[in-house]
Amino acid sequence: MQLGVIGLGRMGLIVADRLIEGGHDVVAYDLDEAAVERAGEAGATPADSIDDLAERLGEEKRIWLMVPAGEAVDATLAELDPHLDSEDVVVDGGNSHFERSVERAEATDAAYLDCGTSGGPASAEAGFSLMIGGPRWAYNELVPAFDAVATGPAGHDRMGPVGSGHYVKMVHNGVEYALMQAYGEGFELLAEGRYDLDLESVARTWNNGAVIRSWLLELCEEAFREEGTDLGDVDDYVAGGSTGTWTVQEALEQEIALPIIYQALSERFGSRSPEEGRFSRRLANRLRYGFGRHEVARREE
Ligand SMILES: NC(=O)C1=CN([C@@H]2O[C@H](COP(=O)(O)OP(=O)(O)OC[C@H]3O[C@@H](n4cnc5c(N)ncnc54)[C@H](O)[C@@H]3O)[C@@H](O)[C@H]2O)C=CC1
Ligand SMILES: O=C(CO)[C@H](O)[C@H](O)COP(=O)(O)O
Repeated sequence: MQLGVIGLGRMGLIVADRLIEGGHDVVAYDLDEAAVERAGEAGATPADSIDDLAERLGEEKRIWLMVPAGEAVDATLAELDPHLDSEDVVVDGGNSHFERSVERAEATDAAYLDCGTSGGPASAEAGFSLMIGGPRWAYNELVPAFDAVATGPAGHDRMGPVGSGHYVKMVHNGVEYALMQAYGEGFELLAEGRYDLDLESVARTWNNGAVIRSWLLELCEEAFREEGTDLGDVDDYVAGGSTGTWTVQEALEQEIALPIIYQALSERFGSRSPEEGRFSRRLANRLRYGFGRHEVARREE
């Protein structure tokens, strides 16, 4: 299948790579020329504008957006719009708010698939988990592409109508915040508590058969191995927060109690106050690099 990929950063380049490895033809575009060049080296056909990308795709366009959520998605869709009709399919693989995805689907002539993507850049080799919303025919049409970008056929599914893919991903991120907070608190007690422990060894032991083993716990093990058992100069500043905020806002609207996710979100905001030194926040800061390659805030010497 021929696909256009727009946005070739940490995630989009992996999408393009995996599509190419899966035998698909990729036409690639990014505002950043160096990113387009990297995609070209990986076997994609470089495009120098969105018009160029659309012309190279011909009839029945399949286009995967992997740009930052918000204005970049709207700007890209505005430029794509004159080229799109009801035979075309647009996938938004970023962390867009689900309500914005519903509005965008209504505003375009193309079939719109909102695709929550989990796994982060660290899952380049294994593939992603994809949570997809939108018209069934468009999902079915793109199954070979989803097979290639996900871990395989079991790594993606249609969640329901448009909006549901990003809704499920939003809740996923709320759970991610809570799990990071729980691991952070446990390791903080171990770090500050009564025994002198090697936390990499604790994480490795837990990862081998313990009830609480998980990929995030493997990333804790990696963080202690690479930074040291005291996390070295990793600061207690945790960035991000938008997807967790949306999860809590939705819970308030639906009158569903999510105390643990709310606490994890407020811990994250609390990390930005002048008070310093929480081990749990330092581990959360380092874990966001582990899965998302988000920059690690480090303490000044
Ligand atoms: N990094 C992660 O762990 C994950 C990120 N996501 C989501 O995937 C999306 C992309 O994230 P990343 O790849 O991490 O971001 P990134 O910042 O690494 O890459 C974004 C790319 O989009 C390009 N871009 C920005 N505006 C553009 C425009 N108008 N037209 C064409 N290209 C444009 C940038 O030049 C950049 O190369 C975001 O919505 C993010 O929230 C989803 C799951 C995991
Ligand atoms: O979606 C992701 C992981 O699943 C991204 O890494 C996202 O950036 C995480 O959310 P936040 O930036 O709020 O920490």
